[in-house]
Amino acid sequence: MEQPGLDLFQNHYLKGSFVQEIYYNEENQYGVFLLRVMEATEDLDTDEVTVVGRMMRPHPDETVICYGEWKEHPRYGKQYHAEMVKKELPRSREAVTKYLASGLFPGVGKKTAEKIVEHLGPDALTKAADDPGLLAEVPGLTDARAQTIAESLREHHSLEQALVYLYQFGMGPATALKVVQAFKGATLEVVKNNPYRMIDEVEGVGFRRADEIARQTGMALDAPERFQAAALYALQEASLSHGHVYVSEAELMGGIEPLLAPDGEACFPAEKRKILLMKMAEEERLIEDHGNYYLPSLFWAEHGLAMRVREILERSVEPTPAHELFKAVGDVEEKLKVAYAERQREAMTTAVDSSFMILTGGPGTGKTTVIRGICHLFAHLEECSIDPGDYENTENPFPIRLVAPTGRAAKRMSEATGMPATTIHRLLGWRGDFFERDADHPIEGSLLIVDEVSMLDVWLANQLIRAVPKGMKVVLVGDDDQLPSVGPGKVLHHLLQVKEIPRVELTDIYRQEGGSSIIHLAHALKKGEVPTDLTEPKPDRRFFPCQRNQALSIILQTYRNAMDRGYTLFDVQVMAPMYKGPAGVNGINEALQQEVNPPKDGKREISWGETIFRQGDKVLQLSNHPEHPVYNGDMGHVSALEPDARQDDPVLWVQFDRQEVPYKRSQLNQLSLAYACSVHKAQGSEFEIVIFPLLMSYRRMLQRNLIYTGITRAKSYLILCGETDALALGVKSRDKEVRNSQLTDLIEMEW
Ligand SMILES: Nc1ncnc2c1ncn2[C@@H]1O[C@H](COP(=O)(O)OP(=O)(O)OP(=O)(O)O)[C@@H](O)[C@H]1O
Repeated sequence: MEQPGLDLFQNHYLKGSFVQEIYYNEENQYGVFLLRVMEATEDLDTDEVTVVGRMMRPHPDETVICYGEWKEHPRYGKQYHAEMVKKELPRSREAVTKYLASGLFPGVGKKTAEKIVEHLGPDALTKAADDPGLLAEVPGLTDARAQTIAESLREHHSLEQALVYLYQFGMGPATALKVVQAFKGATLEVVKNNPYRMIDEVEGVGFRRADEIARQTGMALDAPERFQAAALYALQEASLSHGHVYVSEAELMGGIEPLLAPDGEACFPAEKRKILLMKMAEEERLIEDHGNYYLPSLFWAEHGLAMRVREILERSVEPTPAHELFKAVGDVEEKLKVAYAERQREAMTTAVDSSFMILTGGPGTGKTTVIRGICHLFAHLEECSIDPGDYENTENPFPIRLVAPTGRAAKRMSEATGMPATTIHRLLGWRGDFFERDADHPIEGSLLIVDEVSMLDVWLANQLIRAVPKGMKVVLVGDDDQLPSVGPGKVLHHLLQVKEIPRVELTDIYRQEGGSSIIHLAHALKKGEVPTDLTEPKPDRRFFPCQRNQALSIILQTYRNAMDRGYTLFDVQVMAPMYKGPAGVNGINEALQQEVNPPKDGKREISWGETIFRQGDKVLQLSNHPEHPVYNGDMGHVSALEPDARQDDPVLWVQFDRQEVPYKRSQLNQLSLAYACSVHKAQGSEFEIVIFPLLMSYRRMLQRNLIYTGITRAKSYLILCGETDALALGVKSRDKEVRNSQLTDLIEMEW
């Protein structure tokens, strides 16, 4: 949340000098310091206080003014929470000497610092920053050294000035610090000349904030930069919030209009807009293609993906003689002790006889069983081993690559097939900002099977398919009725529109021999129907009708019942369509944490923003961890905590399935509590028991594929609670499912 600007804090402050750093995190500029107070707006009974907050890293003896308030910490007692910290340049001889010798200025030790102060007096800092030539007059300082000192002085000075400048626009300290971090010495110049650059480079600055600053710095309403920033912002919004790969000109204008209102029309008439868009296209800041507008990265990803799919489709595969295939399938059935149904056999034979195929089907239709069959059939026909042990200590790569977008889905695949499976990111050697595997360094093996393909966005799909080597067959597996990817595109859906791609759809339900009422409910909802027996208790599902204000207590009660029956935290998952509100993910997490893992003497905890992580808490990894193989959507529990750890030491450990991962304080933003999570975060996972509130207050988010995805996460028991109308409304709603993409046409066109 944006913090209020300088003026609001003026009436309460502490002024003093920092005497000791207790903790400082360079990444988010959060620090804890001991301050010797020189001046305060109230009487204090001590002259040394602990100050916490975000600030440019102070150094010993630096004079600062902290604006904020007192808070009582359960463990550390009374602390001053600074909303904003302003630095003052030191003024006394002694303080200036210490400042110069503090290590901030390369090559300046105590002796040199003393010489500078002796020569320029206590105003040495301002004098030298204004006129670097003066430093060169200090005896013993070479010109080069004088120059370096002046430059770092000016930089420190200008960062402080830049912060104060940003505060004037009502920008909160957290965002202001990020701006300064992004542009360093050039901050003032950027903000004055083109504040719109902040949108791309500073997280938390959107078009409106940048536009407000542009108004206050006197930038013209019809400045080209304004229109161009609005166009890029509208394009990003279209892809990140609505999943479009491109927008038509009319859609683009529709996105831009509210950003420029009310003076958009007057400042940017149609002709001028056209010229500005053309200029952006020339500069490759966006791509125009047949009247459609793309972000460049999306244009190249979609075209790259289409081209490679086309190329794989065109690879010829020698068909296996029918009798041989028939016998091989029989051998596999015997080996696996499964009598495959006709359609399942067709899926297996299509997979081994095609260069590219898609296998689809709803829950319980046997997709995983068929994946296992495909692997064995492939190995049988290719006469290769699929025993991982046979590949240990050899140069030969394992012939089959099984991958899924999430760690949990990969784990399920591995358990079901008895073969290694990994996340796509791991297979592609993701290194935080790039993938090691690409067209020049392809993955190894002869068959690639990708599960949960509905979760793949255009960027990741392109990255994966471009790393497929010549000769490798590709089988994509997924359920097109599930939620589409969080990122742009609807890859599985659009691939299914390509008539040439061989595909098999499984429709018969096998799970629990078709007796599962969860699966039947899922298949009914998929068709937009709400079964008449929805609220009747079933052996594997219940619907508790309730009002919004009763939902939370039903969730707590059912969760508690499940725990009492011996289910673990990881067997039971609450899912909600929204984060906010009393029955939103955040509220449910707080209440469940209190219910199943309350504070206790001796139980350690650590707070991070609004969240408290406590020993034993169930937690969710929110992004792919760059250092450890843990991925977005992985769940674990807090196994250890060291809240007093020094900077750069881990403060919290999470035990995931196979490993314990340490987190530094600065990495805690990768975690959230996981008693409840959004349906998107649960995609690709299954749980014994799912508790899913459905309320009219979620109306905006309720969509057929969201409800369908949520309830199909339940393996053994599904508990729905809320309003039946909300479910009925949700399954009728499919508006948000349309996503602009050219993928189908691009694959089908002649290359
Ligand atoms: N031909 C078959 N004969 C008997 N049982 C089968 C057959 N095919 C699948 N099954 C059984 O049906 C159940 C569901 O199969 P599977 O897990 O492969 O489906 P799925 O489509 O992957 O489902 P989900 O997506 O819900 O995990 C499993 O218990 C499996 O053993």
